[in-house]
Amino acid sequence: MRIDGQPTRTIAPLEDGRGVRIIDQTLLPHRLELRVLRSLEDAAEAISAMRVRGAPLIGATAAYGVALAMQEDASETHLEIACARLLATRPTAVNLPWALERMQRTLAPLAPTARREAAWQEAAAICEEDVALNAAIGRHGLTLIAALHRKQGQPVQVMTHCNAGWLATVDWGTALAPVYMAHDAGIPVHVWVSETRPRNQGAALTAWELARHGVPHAVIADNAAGHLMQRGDVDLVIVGADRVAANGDVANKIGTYLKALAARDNGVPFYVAVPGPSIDWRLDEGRAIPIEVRAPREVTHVTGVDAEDKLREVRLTPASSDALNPAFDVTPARLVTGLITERGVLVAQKAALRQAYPEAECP
Ligand SMILES: CSC[C@H]1O[C@H](OP(=O)(O)O)[C@H](O)[C@@H]1O
Repeated sequence: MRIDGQPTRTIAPLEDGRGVRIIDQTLLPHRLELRVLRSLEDAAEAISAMRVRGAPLIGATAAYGVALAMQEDASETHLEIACARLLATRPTAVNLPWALERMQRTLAPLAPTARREAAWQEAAAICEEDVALNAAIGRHGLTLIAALHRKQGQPVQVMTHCNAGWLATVDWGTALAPVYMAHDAGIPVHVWVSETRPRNQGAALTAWELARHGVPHAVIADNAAGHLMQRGDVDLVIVGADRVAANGDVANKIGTYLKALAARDNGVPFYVAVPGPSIDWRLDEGRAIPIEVRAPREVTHVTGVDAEDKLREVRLTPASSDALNPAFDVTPARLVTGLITERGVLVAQKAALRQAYPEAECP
């Protein structure tokens, strides 16, 4: 997407071919700072610390992490060490193991002297494919928004959760790709941006993206979502996914399940935007999806800027209070109106998924 008119991606190789540039998303929306990754450890830390986040971007960063590792040591042992290190960073997004397995399939058969260049090429290919997949999701999702606009003739009110925009991918985003395409096509859209406690990816990242692209939006407390749906202020919900099981169950940021329940109770269509690499064909249903539990401090504290625009962290809770911080939940397929994929809008059922992805290797 564009930042101040400049086409920008969330991740890109440096021209010297020995590093990777990312946007440090932990500083948005208050600071736009680029960060250079020059080692396997730099890439692993960037994923763990959520400087990069979002299932497709986690996969892309891990792929470049393997390329950085091959610069250090192109032995098969180090390839295995690198993949294990990166796999251990975050457990829920299936794009991470998907990307690492693809890098290993590509590199393991090669002579060590060929691995470095091949790794950079494969990581770049993963990124280019992600951009194309998300653009296709955007086109398919655009048909839904355009149909709603034709039917009602008013701005289409889209609610989203967390950040599944271009910051969560290499470019375009998944849940927000249809929104950007509708906006660029002149279809009036308005986005209800759910703040998404505790990491606030909605308030901090989605709001920043939409503002930079000029898309009308309003940030809401997560707890306001059901109220807006009851009042008829939401035409559809579109969220992202970190892992979709073979039966259509969806693991996504914590709070997604509650929005799906409210949407079902109010007759609001609930769509999940998901590219093929985010589908886990090895899991029959969502309850087997590993749910990341992050540090309690993410719940008990929050970071923002003070009146002098200085970044500060403040504690929200009594110092003696503990906190539990599950980072994802699973929305059962029965609550999903449709999966917006690069191959079309699919019913969230195993048969429909298998028909759309006949090449998928299911156990
Ligand atoms: C397009 S994947 C976006 C997905 O990833 C986010 O999680 P996190 O920010 O913790 O990586 C969230 O679940 C989004 O829906």
